[in-house]
Amino acid sequence: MKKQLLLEDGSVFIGEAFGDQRDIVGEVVFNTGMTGYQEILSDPSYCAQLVTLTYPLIGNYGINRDDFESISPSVGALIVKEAALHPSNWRNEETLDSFLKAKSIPGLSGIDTRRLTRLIRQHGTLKGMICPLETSVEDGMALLKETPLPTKQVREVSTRSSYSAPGRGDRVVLIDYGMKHGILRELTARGCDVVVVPFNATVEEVLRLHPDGVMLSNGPGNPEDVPEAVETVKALIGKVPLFGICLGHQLFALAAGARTTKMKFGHRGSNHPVQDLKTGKVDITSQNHGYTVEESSLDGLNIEVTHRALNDGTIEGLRHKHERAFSVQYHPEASPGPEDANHLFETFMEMIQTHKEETSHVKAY
Ligand SMILES: NC(=O)CC[C@H](N)C(=O)O
Repeated sequence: MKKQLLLEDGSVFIGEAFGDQRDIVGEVVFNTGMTGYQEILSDPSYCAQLVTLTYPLIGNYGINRDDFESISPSVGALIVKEAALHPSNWRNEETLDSFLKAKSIPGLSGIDTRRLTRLIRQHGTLKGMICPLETSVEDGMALLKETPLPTKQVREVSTRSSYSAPGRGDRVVLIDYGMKHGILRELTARGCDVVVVPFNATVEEVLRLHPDGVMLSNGPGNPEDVPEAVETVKALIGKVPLFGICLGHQLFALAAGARTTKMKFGHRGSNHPVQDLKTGKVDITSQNHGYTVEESSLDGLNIEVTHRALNDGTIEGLRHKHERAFSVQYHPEASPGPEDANHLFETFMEMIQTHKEETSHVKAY
């Protein structure tokens, strides 16, 4: 069935509906990765967003058992140039279309995704709606105007109750704001004894688990929409080593007194160069964010910039000047994308060891 994508600037794109057939309103964002559509679709940070992929053929290696980043995808919709009908790969289990149907995610194919992406780059991220051809542009615009974008996505995607991924190593409490499985995968691969807790866990609840370190996960939406999380992070700084990723990085910045702002069209892709300001070394990174820490808000605070995006100079990493806490705006867990930044998990593990040695009351003779 033919359907249209209406944008708030009045643009119309006509395509073929696939996957789930319902209509949907959301923020339209683009990702430039050439592969990784399964991880993108299942990354909870895309909750409620209409995601377009700039690579023109999507679904060609199908959907497999292994590449999920969450159990229940929460992305709003998928917009592509061409959706492959006959995937071919040794891991392929089903087509993109059947997966989107099973998970109630609307898809739209046959779209000039290059034109769409250029529009978003010019105007900034746009609100859009996938709806029947019969909807007039006027009615569509009115509906778009009166439909607010969601603000409670973290609540929607975070775990409702705590659970553990047991290990014999360091106890890491992972606060789940919409965690990608990749973060858990990296911690368990290092033998960590992980306890995943909900986004609104209090500092008392976290400390009662006697963590050796605390990880702040990625997650969807505006970091300012989760003030309760900021309070917890604020209270954790200085008590236990902290490592924040993406939304976790933004919450760490807010907790330290900084501000965040919405970017024009964000960073979403698998080849974003980021420079470590201390070593000068550049990592090619996986990214997915629409907000950023405001440079001017850092004056006089106890945090400093450690990493910067080479494409636009925005802040990509922060560290506390006196306490054991650091964060990055990009994804060291990759999935999808390059693993250049994976060493940051080692940095976290080393930070935990140093902290344990310094705070241990038991002396080894
Ligand atoms: N991947 C993430 O954690 C994204 C963080 C935040 N939702 C943003 O868009 O900036």
